[in-house]
Amino acid sequence: MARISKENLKDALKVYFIMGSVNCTIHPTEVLRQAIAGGITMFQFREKGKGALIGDEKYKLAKELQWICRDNQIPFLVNDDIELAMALDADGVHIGQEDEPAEYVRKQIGDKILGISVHSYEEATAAIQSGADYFGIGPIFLTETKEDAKPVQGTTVIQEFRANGITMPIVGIGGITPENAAIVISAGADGVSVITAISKAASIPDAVIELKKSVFSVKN
Ligand SMILES: Cc1ncc(COP(=O)(O)OP(=O)(O)O)c(N)n1
Ligand SMILES: Cc1ncsc1CCOP(=O)(O)O
Ligand SMILES: [Mg+2]
Repeated sequence: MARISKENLKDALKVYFIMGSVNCTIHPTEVLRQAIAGGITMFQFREKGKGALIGDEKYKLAKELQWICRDNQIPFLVNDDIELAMALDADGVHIGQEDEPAEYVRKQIGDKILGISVHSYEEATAAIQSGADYFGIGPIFLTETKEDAKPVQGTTVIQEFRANGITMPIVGIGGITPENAAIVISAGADGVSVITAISKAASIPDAVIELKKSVFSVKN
C-alpha cells in the first residue's frame, strides 16, 4: 500500500486498533478478523509485555496479521520494531520518546507512515521537525495495559495543541472505550487508538461498532 495522504490518514486514524498476542484471550488472527468485521480503520502490531513473542514466532504472527490487513485494505503499522517493519514492508511504524530517535527512524523508513507519541508542546515541535505523520497522545484515561505509562493526562494536551494551531493528525490513547471516545474527539483528536476495549470485548465487532458511533457522533 502506498503511503496514504494526510487527508486519508485522518480518516484511517478514526478507530485505530492496537494489539499483540498478550492482549488477546482468543487467537490474535481471530481477534483482528472480528475487529475488521466491526470496522476498524487502522491496525498496529504491538507485541510487547510479559509473555510477548520474540524472534520467528513474532515474525510469523506479524506476517499473518499483515496479510489479514492487506486482504481488507487496512493500513498495518508496527510498534517500536523498525527492523520488523522493514522486513515486512509494513505501511508504517509507531515510536515513543524512549524508542529509537525519530530522525533516524524517518531515514530508515523512507515515506512509510511515522507515528510518534508526544506529551508536551516541546516534544510535538521536535516530532514535527523529525517528520512525524501523526501524534499518539496519552494516556488520556486510566490504562492497565501499559505498565510504564505516564500519569493520566486527560484531554488537556490535545486541546492545547489545537489552540496553538497544531494541525497534525492526532489520536488519543489509554483507557478509551465506547463510553468515553467522544470526549477525546471533542477535544480535537482525529481518532482513538484502543487495545483492551476491543481485544477483550465480549463482542469484538459490537465494541468496534460502538466506538465508531461514539467517534462519529462528534462533528469537529
Ligand atoms: C497510536 C499510539 N500512540 C501511542 C503509543 C505508545 O507508544 P510508546 O510511548 O512508545 O509506548 P509503547 O506502545 O511502545 O509501549 C502507541 N503505541 N500507539
Ligand atoms: C500503548 C499505550 N500508550 C499509552 S496508554 C497505552 C495502552 C493503551 O491500552 P488500552 O486501550 O488497553 O488502555
Ligand atoms: Mg514505543
